[in-house]
Amino acid sequence: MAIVLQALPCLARAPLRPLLPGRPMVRLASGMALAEQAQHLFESTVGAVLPGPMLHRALSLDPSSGLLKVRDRSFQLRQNLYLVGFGKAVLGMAAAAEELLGQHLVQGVISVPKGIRAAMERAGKQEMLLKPHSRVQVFEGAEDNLPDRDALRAALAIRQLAEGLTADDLLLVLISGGGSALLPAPIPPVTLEEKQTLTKLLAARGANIQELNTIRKALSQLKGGGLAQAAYPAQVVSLILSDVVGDPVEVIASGPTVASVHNVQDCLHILNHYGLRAALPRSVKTVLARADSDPHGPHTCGHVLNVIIGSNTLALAEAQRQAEALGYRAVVLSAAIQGDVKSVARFYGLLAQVAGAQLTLPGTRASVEEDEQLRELAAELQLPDLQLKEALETVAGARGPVCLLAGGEPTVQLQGSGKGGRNQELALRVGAELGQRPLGSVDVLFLSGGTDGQDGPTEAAGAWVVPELASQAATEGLDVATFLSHNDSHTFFRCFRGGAHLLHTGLTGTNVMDVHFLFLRLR
Ligand SMILES: Nc1ncnc2c1ncn2[C@@H]1O[C@H](COP(=O)(O)OP(=O)(O)OP(=O)(O)O)[C@@H](O)[C@H]1O
Ligand SMILES: O=C(O)[C@H](O)CO
Repeated sequence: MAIVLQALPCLARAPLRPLLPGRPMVRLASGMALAEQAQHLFESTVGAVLPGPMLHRALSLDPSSGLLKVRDRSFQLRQNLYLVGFGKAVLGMAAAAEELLGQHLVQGVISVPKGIRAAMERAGKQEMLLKPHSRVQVFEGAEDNLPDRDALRAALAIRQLAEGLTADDLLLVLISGGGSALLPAPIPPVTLEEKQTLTKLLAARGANIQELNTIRKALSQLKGGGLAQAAYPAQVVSLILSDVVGDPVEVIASGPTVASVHNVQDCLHILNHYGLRAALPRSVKTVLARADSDPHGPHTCGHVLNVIIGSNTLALAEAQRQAEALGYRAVVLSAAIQGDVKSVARFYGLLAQVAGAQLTLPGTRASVEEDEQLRELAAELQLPDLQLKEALETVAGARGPVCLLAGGEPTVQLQGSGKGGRNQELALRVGAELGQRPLGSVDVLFLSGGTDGQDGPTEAAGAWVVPELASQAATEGLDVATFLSHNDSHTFFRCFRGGAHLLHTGLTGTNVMDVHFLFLRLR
């Protein structure tokens, strides 16, 4: 009830505004320029990881010989090239691929998010669109990142194309995050609805993407190497834009061109862990039991070349370069932020406090206690590539504004029926953390944004916060803790200051996980 009452005052507000240069400024307690810069950095970071340039870095064609080079491998083209693709970034990848391949491309089918072509047109991103007489057929589906009938139709068209290939053919597979939902082909008798319910339940209970996709693979005709097997004996080259920490090709979009190494026991273990084994539909039990006794074993993928063409690491490297151009000392902390969103938020709160103390008085510690808590939490979160020591040393020597950059994908265990996403929930939690910590005379701003432009089932990409957030919200009658208890971060940010803290880019046409920016500046 509290949520309903709190949401009322903002119902009459205007719809969210896109981030446009020159829009009216929002008055903030702690420096508008910082907020403007943070949003600018987010947008330009996303702009640096658009699919076309990343594809061009991996692929080249010698027009005279018809030799296609993929990194250090070459393939002879002679009217034998086909293309399929699925994922949030695949429209732009396909447009770039068709432009490069020209007449060599015989036919293609791609499965991309609902509304992406209209969004790219509206944004004037012509380079992300296929040309009018394209040989690539486009299916749009998987609204809100959930597999649906449209995506199923696309998956069947992709399977049909793959199955028609011969040993003389080459299949180029374009893969990016969101591909799992865009390529659903459940093994009968499992239905689309049953698969959708199971994946939704697993995600809501906090299953990570590795666990989720292990289950998806076991129930799918095309995931876990199934697509590569359908295309056999054609050669297969997969160009993959990674949206998973560590870039594991078998996990991204559930590895349709990578042999699955999981067995039924792994699936049962995951289903048990999330309390879902007892309630499994009969069809799922049937498919798992069948897989257990499958004499053919996992798909073999010796005819496949899988190549990662872009990732979160690339986005962070760009963000670092651009933050430095804006006058910040910038350090990349990690491209592998994972773990429960509450712990990740606490990590950033502690980091702001410890780094803020370093910035104010280099060489001092916030307090031995906070310092230790930060290190303990970092160890608990098990972030393999964390550069904490280096980051704090940089802050201590900075003598000016600092920007700490990270990327990854924390997980949210849904408890409420509110509307939100990973990034907005993280930002709101970090805002609450910052408000409770002594930060001295340091301006702090934290931003969390999904590079795909859509955070969970919301129309925002993420949000930014300052330490004053909770107290400012209270003056508008908004209680941060109540919104958080219902996972209602999006409703909060829509209400708070008329949505001014939301990142609102629209679908970006790329997808390399989330980015987190922590800005610190002496007042
Ligand atoms: N109300 C909510 N509050 C916070 N997080 C939510 C909420 N509803 C959904 N989520 C989270 O949003 C995530 C799904 O978001 P999204 O569709 O952006 O996924 P994604 O990981 O970006 O997709 P993909 O990896 O397939 O590209 C899930 O992790 C889910 O827990
Ligand atoms: O599609 C998926 O499975 C996720 O985005 C991870 O790649």
